[in-house]
Amino acid sequence: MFDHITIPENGEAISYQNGHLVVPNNPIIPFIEGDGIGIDVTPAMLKVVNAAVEKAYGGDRYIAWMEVFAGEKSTQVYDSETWLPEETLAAFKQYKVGIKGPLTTPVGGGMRSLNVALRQLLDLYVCQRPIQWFTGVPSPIKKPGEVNMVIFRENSEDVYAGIEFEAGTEAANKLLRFLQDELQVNNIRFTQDCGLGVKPVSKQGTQRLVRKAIQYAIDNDRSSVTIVHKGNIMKYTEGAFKNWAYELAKQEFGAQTVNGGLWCQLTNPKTGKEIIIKDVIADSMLQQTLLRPAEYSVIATLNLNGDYLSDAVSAQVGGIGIAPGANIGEQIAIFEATHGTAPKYAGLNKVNPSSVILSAEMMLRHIGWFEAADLLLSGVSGAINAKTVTYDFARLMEGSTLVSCSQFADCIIEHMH
Ligand SMILES: NC(=O)C1=CN([C@@H]2O[C@H](COP(=O)(O)OP(=O)(O)OC[C@H]3O[C@@H](n4cnc5c(N)ncnc54)[C@H](OP(=O)(O)O)[C@@H]3O)[C@@H](O)[C@H]2O)C=CC1
Ligand SMILES: O=C(O)CCC(=O)C(=O)O
Ligand SMILES: [Mg+2]
Repeated sequence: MFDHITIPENGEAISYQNGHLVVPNNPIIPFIEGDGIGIDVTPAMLKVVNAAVEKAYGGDRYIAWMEVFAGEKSTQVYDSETWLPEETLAAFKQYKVGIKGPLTTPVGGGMRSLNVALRQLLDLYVCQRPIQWFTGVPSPIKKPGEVNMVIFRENSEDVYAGIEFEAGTEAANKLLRFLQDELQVNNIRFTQDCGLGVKPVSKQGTQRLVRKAIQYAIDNDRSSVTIVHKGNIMKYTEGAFKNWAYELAKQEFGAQTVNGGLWCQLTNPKTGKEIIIKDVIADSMLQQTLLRPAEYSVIATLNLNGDYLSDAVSAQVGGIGIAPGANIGEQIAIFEATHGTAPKYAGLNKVNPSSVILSAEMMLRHIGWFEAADLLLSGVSGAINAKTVTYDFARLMEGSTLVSCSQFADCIIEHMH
């Protein structure tokens, strides 16, 4: 059925029925190894997940991994022009749950991001990035234990949609003329060499993201949802995001305005506790998360803000080497590391594999394999507590033992209890 993807004979497809995933004991899970350090972290992740599943279910359950291709490896397996084969997209559509390593995006020219393309083509509109501190991880802040945020980043709109026109091209000039002649825009400073980007933000796109963020707060007994935006400057995109978010909280979740202001609160139907819905302007939020992290729990924000914020907050809990993520749509989810391909470390068996391993932990919970997910978490905590860590933690952790990427995976497995 596929040209270059081998379907494992010992596995069955996950399906989606009546609004729920139906997961067999031997699910086929597609994975993309990834460029750069993908070659280091992805095998480490596969080994750790297999060990956790084996330990949790003693052979009654296992994952039938199925490699699918994107990025540089795809150009070797298919042909030099094929970066994201149709059959890779078809596999994610068919098998519903997947995981990926990082993929390279050249700066300033060449192809657009394959990572963003996957999210857009499969409409994985939620980018969920939980950021939590593991005891013992070196941090630049005094109380990293106060950092416990889950970022819901809108994943399909904003400047990330890639509607851009290069300076000097016919398209850019045409759009400039339209802006000036038809819309009377007269504050573009250097029209002769001006690139243009369009930032689409819709009510539908905003509200489907915010709905997931509020529902997450309800399901996980979280105290607040903070809408992060730059609406003072970008009124009809980021400002509208804020307004549509509050509107949704009130209309769909029955939130009531508090203190006569914009903020509102709703009663969690599962716990009876109050959940505050508030908003903070994006630049201020970057200092808030450093100075008062305990006041922030669930965060709902636009695509670019979420990209910046997730790396910045990750730095407080040890860096992007340990921060996991997931791209989630109505039926399909692809779990992925927060970091990129870190090319200078590629193939050195050096980097921290925790980001993609903890992304796999999210994936195990997503398919309902909680016992394996818990084992995986205990393994990561145990390895860090034993101070057997990769270079990124070792350089900040006194008395630690430096281990390689693959050795760290083995340490995680040793500490799974
Ligand atoms: N989702 C994805 O696939 C993403 C892809 N990218 C792409 O990756 C490429 C490189 O991007 P770049 O901006 O350099 O960002 P990277 O995330 O690849 O690397 C930046 C730095 O972060 C640290 N780092 C990253 N991963 C790890 C890890 N696993 N363990 C320890 N430290 C880590 C390293 O810091 P130090 O030097 O201090 O050791 C590294 O130099 C670009 O093409 C970019 O577009 C970027 C982000 C996400
Ligand atoms: O796709 C890319 O190259 C970068 C994406 C990114 O930084 C992210 O999703 O966090
Ligand atoms: Mg990023």
